[in-house]
Amino acid sequence: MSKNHFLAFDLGASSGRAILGTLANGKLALTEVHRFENQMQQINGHFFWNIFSLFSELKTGLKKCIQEYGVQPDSIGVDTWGVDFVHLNKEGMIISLPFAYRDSRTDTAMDDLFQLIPKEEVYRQTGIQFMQFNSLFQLFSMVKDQSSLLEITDQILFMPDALNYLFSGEAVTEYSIASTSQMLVPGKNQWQVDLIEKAGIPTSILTDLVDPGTIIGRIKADVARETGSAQVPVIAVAGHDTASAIASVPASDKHYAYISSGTWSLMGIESDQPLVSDQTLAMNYTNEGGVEGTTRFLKNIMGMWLIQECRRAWLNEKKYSWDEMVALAKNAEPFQFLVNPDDAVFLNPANMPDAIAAFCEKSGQGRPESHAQVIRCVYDSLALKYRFTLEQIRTVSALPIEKIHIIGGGANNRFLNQLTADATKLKVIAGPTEATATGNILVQAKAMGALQSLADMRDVVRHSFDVETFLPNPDLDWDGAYAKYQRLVAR
Ligand SMILES: Nc1ncnc2c1ncn2[C@@H]1O[C@H](COP(=O)(O)OP(=O)(O)OP(=O)(O)O)[C@@H](O)[C@H]1O
Ligand SMILES: C[C@H](O)[C@H](O)[C@@H](O)C(=O)CO
Repeated sequence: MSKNHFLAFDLGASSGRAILGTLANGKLALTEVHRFENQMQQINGHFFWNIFSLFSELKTGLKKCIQEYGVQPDSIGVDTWGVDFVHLNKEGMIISLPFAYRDSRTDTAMDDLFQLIPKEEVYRQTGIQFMQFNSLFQLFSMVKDQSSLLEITDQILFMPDALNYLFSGEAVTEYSIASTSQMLVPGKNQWQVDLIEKAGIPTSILTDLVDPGTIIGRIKADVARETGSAQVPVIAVAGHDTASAIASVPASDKHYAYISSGTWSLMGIESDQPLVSDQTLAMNYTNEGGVEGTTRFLKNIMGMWLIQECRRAWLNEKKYSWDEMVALAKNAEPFQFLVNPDDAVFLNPANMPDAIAAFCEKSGQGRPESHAQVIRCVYDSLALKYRFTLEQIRTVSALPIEKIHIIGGGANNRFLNQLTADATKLKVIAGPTEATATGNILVQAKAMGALQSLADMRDVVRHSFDVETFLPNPDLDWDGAYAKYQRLVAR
């Protein structure tokens, strides 16, 4: 019997879901069987993810798929955000909640490591954008602090690999998620052993690397009993959510940039090989590993995190829907306030609207007072950042970029899609919004023999989902605002 039901578990930093994909006649239908909130937990002054409750939500998703939707999936796969990992002891037990990447324990870790290994050397050996929370820096901070947790760690597993392990009992490391660690050779599924050793990180804690689309095992008997599931294959999909998302860009040619828009905005191009040079180092761009050996040359942009955190800060006054926030922004004056969304002050501030207002004040723009002004400031700034990023990419790649594909939950934001088209003067194609789960499902389909290639996967996406096109308005002039934005970034 043909295999055509695939269950994707897609965990984002703000929400998680179990999505059932049914593939028939070259078309994919998605059914959301379970959705739940996800949030960092603050304990004893540190931020963690609750891996145990996340696993419990995934099991609920599997149970609901079988009991409420009457479908035994043919396989399952997990994707999550990047860089974070769990610790296993020598008995194979998870011995701590995993730290969340916004935790302040790595505030000085980059400079600390650069005293040991020059920054240029680290970039040349990894090709990854410097962000203080990359797993390399998380682990180095533990080495430096002589962490007792690290001392009793037998193995580490990145978040999707850890959840695969809880489902299957198999401990392996998948390529795309490992590439976010800044511990791989650029463009290769290979640990950068020399760098890892120089950083004092024990290489014995690293597990074997596998390619995206590897069947790593089967659902364990106890999990099968608990959920009513058969012991179906557990597939290491492209475990990094961005890799899964980009695998489902509905493009028929290569002349595009993408923005994977969720908690983060990941903006870049797909490349056959990594782009690692003095210039990409100066611009601080990343080369993450993708499906079928592709490289995602991109910039991590702080993205909707700023909006999510404003919404959270205002909860006591009003619980805004995303649509209400967009409606407020539409009626606010454009370009009155701008920020650099990637300024370090926005990584994890106690109060996001205050941090935005303080940035505006400090840069001589006055202080946004209303919610509408703050939200408008974020959307305008993101659109300008997208233009800035596009211009940077064009300086290092000869790829003719004729359009931008926006995928992920943020593609629902029609207002920002239009701002992006206007700011970049390019056509924007929005959708699919469940791009990550779609990529996860299609990698499972390929692993199970239902599809042959990445090109096949993208054909399926094009035939299965509607997209919306936004054309730049030729009468709008963004150049003045862009000049103001460039001055802010250069500060
Ligand atoms: N109707 C809408 N209007 C405007 N913005 C929207 C709408 N729906 C979703 N968004 C935006 O999309 C974001 C959620 O995207 P998504 O669900 O892909 O994120 P996530 O999976 O939790 O995060 P991650 O990027 O970590 O995977 C929200 O923060 C919100 O800003
Ligand atoms: C740390 C971020 O989550 C990561 O770099 C980003 O690529 C991501 O995974 C967005 O979901």
